[in-house]
Amino acid sequence: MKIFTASQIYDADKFTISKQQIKSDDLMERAATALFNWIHSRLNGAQVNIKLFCGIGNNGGDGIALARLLQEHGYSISVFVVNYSEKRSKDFLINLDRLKDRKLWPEFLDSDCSFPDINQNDIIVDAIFGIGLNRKLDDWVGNLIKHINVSNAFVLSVDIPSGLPMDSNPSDSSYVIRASHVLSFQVPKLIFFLPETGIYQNQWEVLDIGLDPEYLNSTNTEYQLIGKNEILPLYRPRLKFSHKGNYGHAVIIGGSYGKIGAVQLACSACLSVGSGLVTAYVPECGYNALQTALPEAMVLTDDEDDSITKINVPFVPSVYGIGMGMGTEEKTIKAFGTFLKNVESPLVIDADGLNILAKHPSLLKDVPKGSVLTPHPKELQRLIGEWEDDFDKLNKAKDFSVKNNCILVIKGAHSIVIHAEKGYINNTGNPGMATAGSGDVLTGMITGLISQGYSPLNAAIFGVYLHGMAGDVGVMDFGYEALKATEIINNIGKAYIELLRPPKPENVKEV
Ligand SMILES: NC(=O)C1=CN([C@@H]2O[C@H](COP(=O)(O)OP(=O)(O)OC[C@H]3O[C@@H](n4cnc5c(N)ncnc54)[C@H](OP(=O)(O)O)[C@@H]3O)[C@@H](O)[C@H]2O)[C@H](O)CC1
Ligand SMILES: [K+]
Repeated sequence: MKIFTASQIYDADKFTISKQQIKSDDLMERAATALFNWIHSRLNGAQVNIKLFCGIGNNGGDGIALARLLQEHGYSISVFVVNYSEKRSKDFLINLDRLKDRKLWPEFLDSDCSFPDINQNDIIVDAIFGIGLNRKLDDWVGNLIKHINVSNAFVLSVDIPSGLPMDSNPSDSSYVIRASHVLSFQVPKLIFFLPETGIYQNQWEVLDIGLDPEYLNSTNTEYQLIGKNEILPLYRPRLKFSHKGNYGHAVIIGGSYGKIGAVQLACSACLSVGSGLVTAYVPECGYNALQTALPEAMVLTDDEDDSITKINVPFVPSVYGIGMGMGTEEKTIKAFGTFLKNVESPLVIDADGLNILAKHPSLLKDVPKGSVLTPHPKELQRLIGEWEDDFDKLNKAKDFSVKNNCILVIKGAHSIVIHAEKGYINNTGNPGMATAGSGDVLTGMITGLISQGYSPLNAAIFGVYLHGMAGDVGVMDFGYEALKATEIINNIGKAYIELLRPPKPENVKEV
């Protein structure tokens, strides 16, 4: 699903209004009707108090139009206009008149008013600001938002949580609505997926308001949200008359004394994701452990017992995964540098491989083009430097990807695959996956996908998705806390099955 910027959304509005020959208040009516249907299908007329806080722009207009529809259906509502500016939008005013025609007079709030009481059993509709926020809030508006936030009432935000800008962090985090649920129009917003701005909402959902498909389909976006629809076309089915040689030979290099488990996890994930053959390259001390724990993998060892000192693989594999548990000893750094000078197969680089690159950036030029780097936030910072906020981080990551001709997987709650100017945002996974070895599993999976013939970019996007899905399936049996990296591996097969499961026909209930 494409993720549009605010200016693209405004363009989509204009395009839709002109192509479909509708008026802008018709579009607002669609938005309000979609909001109303969502609420009505859940409340079924329940007599709970709904308090609508509406700004004076189009987000406020949506709220005012929603108030009319709720009133027409007998809901108990109170409407407050947050009167933060004299510049009211045309469609806000049209809908305000329609409300007044029905003898419903909102209460106008300004800097001199005391705020209305909010009971924690009330439902709050937050339609104060939408995507048009462009400066710091006046303190009294910020204080109203604080007043709503401390009420513990259920807060339904219209389009986005009020007070949250679309392309930067809020200047004061206490002046942002903490939404229980966001009903966002037509497309998800980038701010839902970034660690610093995603915290303002508990859940989000997209409501279709019929923006014109021609605009939506033909417009390029920097970011895309990756779900099943985007992943299925990437899937490469296994052929009936194929053999293990068709699915590549991956080599996983890493480990040091006490950290052989990282390599075992990566190799096991690489096999489970479907690589034809997997060889581990580890220090001598890892030999027995690996041969015992993972009989399907072959093992090559370094001459040294405790760490990697030279990388000698006597064949050309389909792909290398390198770095997990490898350490950053001088001897290992030297071996890694020599390896990079000679290697031609694509690489998936993780953990200490990344730490070495960060400490010795001159090595970056030897990394084969199109390699995949999988940093967690700390490793990313070492690679690209400090960032001001998540938006700056993404821009720096894109620059790094362009400069070094590589793919970056920024790991997090919503991992983002960066390839040049584009970002692919993952939407599977859960907090149970924040556990030791989870990253080694991901590296093994991406390596195993490249081994089978997926392009490095597709392997990164597909691997991140499947890794999250395996965690989502695993969490059903283990819960968040007990989910270990091994359980993620054990559920890779079920993740594939889940991916390929045909959608359930609508209105059919499982018995
Ligand atoms: N296609 C869609 O998704 C549709 C969305 N709709 C809804 O429209 C809003 C966006 O509406 P807009 O009127 O552009 O913006 P807001 O309602 O968010 O803000 C209103 C104006 O407030 C001014 N502003 C901005 N920041 C501040 C501030 N800190 N303090 C005071 N005032 C501020 C600004 O105007 P200025 O001229 O003063 O700069 C804003 O324009 C979208 O989110 C949806 O809810 C449509 O209803 C249907 C199509
Ligand atoms: K809002």
